[in-house]
Amino acid sequence: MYRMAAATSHNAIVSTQSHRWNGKNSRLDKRTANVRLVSVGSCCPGSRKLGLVCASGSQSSVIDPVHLPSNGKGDHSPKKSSESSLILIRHGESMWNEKNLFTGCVDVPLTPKGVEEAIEAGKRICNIPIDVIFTSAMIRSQMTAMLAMMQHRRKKVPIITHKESEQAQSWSKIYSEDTKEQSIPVITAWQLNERMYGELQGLNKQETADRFGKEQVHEWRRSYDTPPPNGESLEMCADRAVSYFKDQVVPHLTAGKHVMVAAHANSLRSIIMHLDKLTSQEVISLELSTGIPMLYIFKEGEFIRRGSPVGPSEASVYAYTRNLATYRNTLDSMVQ
Ligand SMILES: O=C(O)[C@H](O)COP(=O)(O)O
Repeated sequence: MYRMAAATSHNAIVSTQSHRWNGKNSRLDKRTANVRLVSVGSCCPGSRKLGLVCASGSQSSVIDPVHLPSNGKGDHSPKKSSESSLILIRHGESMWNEKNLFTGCVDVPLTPKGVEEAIEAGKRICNIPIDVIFTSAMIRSQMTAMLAMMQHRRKKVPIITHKESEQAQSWSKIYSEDTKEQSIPVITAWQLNERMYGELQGLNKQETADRFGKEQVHEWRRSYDTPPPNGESLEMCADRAVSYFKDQVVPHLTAGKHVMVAAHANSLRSIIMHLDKLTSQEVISLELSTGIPMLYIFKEGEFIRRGSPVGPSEASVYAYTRNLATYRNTLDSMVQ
């Protein structure tokens, strides 16, 4: 069943001319948020091959139905489960996104709109457990993660870990087990940074297209293996970002930890390409909007795409998995 879910999600992601994770009512987001994905081959034979998604018809759910206890408070007894959640989020609008400049590895902060986007994203994931956070080394992804966590109902405090020297480690040590329990470690990694845009960094995107031609600039920005002048191609970016994801992030998921990764358009495009098994052709049309969280469930070694959480409403979070519904119930009972 889960294999089918992955295939279905993949089918959905390659189904439109331009695949945007924008949370603004795209068919994909709506469908995954409502957990009404179409089984491959269940309604339109050949749809996968053609890259089409059935608009309606015989839809089947890709997850087990969630049955809540009748008192609505949830069963709080800890259950051993190999299922964990993974949230990916591109940072909110940066000051260079606003100016339409190539940013890459230049460390630019968020705009007020970016701050709002991060807060809004936090509301959308406020009922989803998070045990560890990974961010890039750049301020825009770190701001986004921190602002989003301010909205989380569990109210744990995200704390950046400093492991660059023994002194940094010992000077930032927490001496209370209780306080540690109420904290979430934030691990920062340069490997999750935006792709290095080389000689395009700081240039205006429109002016660059006017000067070098739209096609050339599109190839630099979206192709898999063509690097911009003296910069990184998506393939080169994937080399570091996906390796880091496999080596450092996946072990937490395997251990049953719930993870959030706050990073950038292209480092995340390379990770999503890996998770959704996109080809180098398919990834060309993968677009990520700023500040939109994307949820995956990691179960039995597979990543199951769950779309973008729509908000803290009951229907949205209860639909994802039984474990997330139970977690939500625990949060509800904590505030009663
Ligand atoms: O680095 C940048 O300029 C943007 O964050 C991402 O750029 P892109 O939209 O060209 O991928």
